[in-house]
Amino acid sequence: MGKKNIVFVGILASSDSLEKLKINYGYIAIEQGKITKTGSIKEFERLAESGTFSGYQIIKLSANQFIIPGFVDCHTHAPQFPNIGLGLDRPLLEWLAKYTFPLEKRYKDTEFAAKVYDQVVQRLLRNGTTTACYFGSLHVDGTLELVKSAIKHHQRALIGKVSMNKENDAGYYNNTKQELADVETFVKSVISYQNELVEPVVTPRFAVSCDKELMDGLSEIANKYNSKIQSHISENLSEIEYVLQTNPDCKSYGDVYNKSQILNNRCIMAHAVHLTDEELTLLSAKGVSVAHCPASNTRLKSGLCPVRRIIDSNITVGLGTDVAGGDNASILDAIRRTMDVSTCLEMQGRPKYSLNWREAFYLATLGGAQALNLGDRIGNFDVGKDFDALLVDVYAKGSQIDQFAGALEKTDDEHAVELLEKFIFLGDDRNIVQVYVKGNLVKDTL
Ligand SMILES: O=c1[nH]c(=O)c2nc[nH]c2[nH]1
Ligand SMILES: [Zn+2]
Repeated sequence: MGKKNIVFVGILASSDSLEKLKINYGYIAIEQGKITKTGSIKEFERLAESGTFSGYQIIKLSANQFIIPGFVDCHTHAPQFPNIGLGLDRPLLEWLAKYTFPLEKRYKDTEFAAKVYDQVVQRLLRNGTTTACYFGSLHVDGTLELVKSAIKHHQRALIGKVSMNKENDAGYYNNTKQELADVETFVKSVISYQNELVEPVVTPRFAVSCDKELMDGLSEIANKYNSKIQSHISENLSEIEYVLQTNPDCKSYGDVYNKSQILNNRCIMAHAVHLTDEELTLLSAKGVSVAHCPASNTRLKSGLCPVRRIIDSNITVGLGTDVAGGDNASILDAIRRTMDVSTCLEMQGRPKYSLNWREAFYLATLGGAQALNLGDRIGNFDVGKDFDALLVDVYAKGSQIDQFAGALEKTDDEHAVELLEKFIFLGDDRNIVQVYVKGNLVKDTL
């Protein structure tokens, strides 16, 4: 593991925007983890001849390999990973009470936490998730184990200690005063690590679990430390009904958060499945981002999130796996489910709601980076950004993707687009043969 100066030569693919996917044959040079130059193959040859890259490791990609930006998971629950694929037979509030809170309670045990989190971080890196925005559990020390794992394995991570102060059957909540003190301790501890890849996120679980006093206090802490803030909004109809019943002075779910000053351009809200036009206008005006989590929305039967409508409301959107409501920890899966859910909406009569693979790829990379306010640092291959990237081999050993001899002849450009397209629809972690975070090689099966 180390930050060598590297040049990759071959196919590079990244997004400039929702509409603009860039795929070209060329080179990308990385110094001290940052992208310093990119250009055509001809330019590479000229610079190489003049000695510009002496001392660099030069990696020439094969015809079936390419480089893409690392995936960004804008929303996942690290402590819920032992439940992945289990207990998806109940709607949200029952699922939380029956399966989720009892499991999360166990993270008081820091030894258990350390073991699970080390596996979670490594699993996500293997899947190509170079940046993850995590919910931890209620526990300061348990969640600090997640921070330590991210630092140890060089993952870029936004990590929140979950806040809850409303009573529940599992006894999984805190009193307000203690909770606010714990959150401040957590935020300060993460900052004290002075790690360039990891930052704390203030994390009120959702308005079902937090009262106004707690959310007001959390908003103050987020402002004091200029930290991000994450929560859930409008995922499930019973949840919305409960939130409106318990906050009779508020006209909408969004209004509950707005009254506690939680909505701002450092705020990431998961789900947003059932927002009204008025709430979409509010989130857009406040600069709130949305983490779209299609897997859990389907598994918990919460609803089909109209992601096109959210994007068209000028809200920045990234993708989330939302384990363990979501049953898959790969952003490739989130890309596919984004296409499927949006296509179902279109087939149900919402014109133009379907997102194609290029758009979903943007949400998984640059869109996610922008949703986490990291768009100036990661998400594509602009010079000056950190090199968070995946080296993909479409026909890697053991891959699901078969190569068919004698298939139609393609131009180089057609071949490059089709490689990415095949990977998006059929690929998995076996195709991701190298993973880099800020120039650090964190997975290598090349
Ligand atoms: O999908 C979800 N997973 C959770 O853990 C959660 N908590 C509140 N709301 C939630 N939704
Ligand atoms: Zn969630």
